[in-house]
Amino acid sequence: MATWGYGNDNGPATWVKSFPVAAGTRQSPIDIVPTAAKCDTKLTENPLTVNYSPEPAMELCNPGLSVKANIKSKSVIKGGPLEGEYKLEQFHLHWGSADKQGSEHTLNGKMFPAELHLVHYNATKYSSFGEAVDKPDGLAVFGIFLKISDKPHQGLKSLTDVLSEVQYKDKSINIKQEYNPVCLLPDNINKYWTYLGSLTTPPLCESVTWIVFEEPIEVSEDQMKAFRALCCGECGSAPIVDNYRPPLPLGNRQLRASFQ
Ligand SMILES: CCCCCCc1ccc(S(N)(=O)=O)cc1
Ligand SMILES: [Zn+2]
Repeated sequence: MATWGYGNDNGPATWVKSFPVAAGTRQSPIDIVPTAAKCDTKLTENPLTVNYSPEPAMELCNPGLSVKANIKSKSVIKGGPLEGEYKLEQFHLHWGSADKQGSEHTLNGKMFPAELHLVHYNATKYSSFGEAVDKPDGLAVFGIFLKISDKPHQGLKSLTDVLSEVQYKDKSINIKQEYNPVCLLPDNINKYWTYLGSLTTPPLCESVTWIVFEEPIEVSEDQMKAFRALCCGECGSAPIVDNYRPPLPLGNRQLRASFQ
């Protein structure tokens, strides 16, 4: 059984063979067209709130197709489009082989160099991520665009400075200094788009309330190079790049905006 990936023989166009939901009606990512979004005052009346805690020894790992940080502390979000409290499980990124591509969601057809995903599960209704992952109200994922600037992103620097230690598949380390993931959020989290979608990788479960922030975070070209130096396998294997799924049709879904 060939494992899924992003190559010609196992990439997004082939996933439907093993994961038929890939052809479903609430798949992600999508192209975000702000003029097509409906401004919903219910989102502003009930502001999105983030209560993240410092993670003492955050585990950073290379599962082979991205880089992922696993969260143990009680970091939760609520409000906005969400009912109940959602607990942060992990965060990871998707990026390109060049700055012209890499993000999964696009903005008026434009790709960003990378996109950060903070993955939460509905801790009010479900007892674990594994139980929540395939439920229609199981997950909430923050999508944050990355754009290039001449200054490195300080919050990401604690990670990009040590990526060489998880260069190969199945490597993992613990970040010594305590790390609060709140440092990864853009300054303004009151401006976002939200819609009902899915995981963007197999098993592609249609269980995600997506919250994509309008404000990107800024990273340096050197930090992008650090992501692109990660390897899919052991020493000598291909670099992890272009690990993004292209957008799927919005179909009958409503894209809502928290702002005018
Ligand atoms: C039964 C185990 C399922 C693990 C699913 C792991 C996963 C989490 C988030 C995303 S993403 N890119 O939509 O944020 C994709 C996959
Ligand atoms: Zn993702």
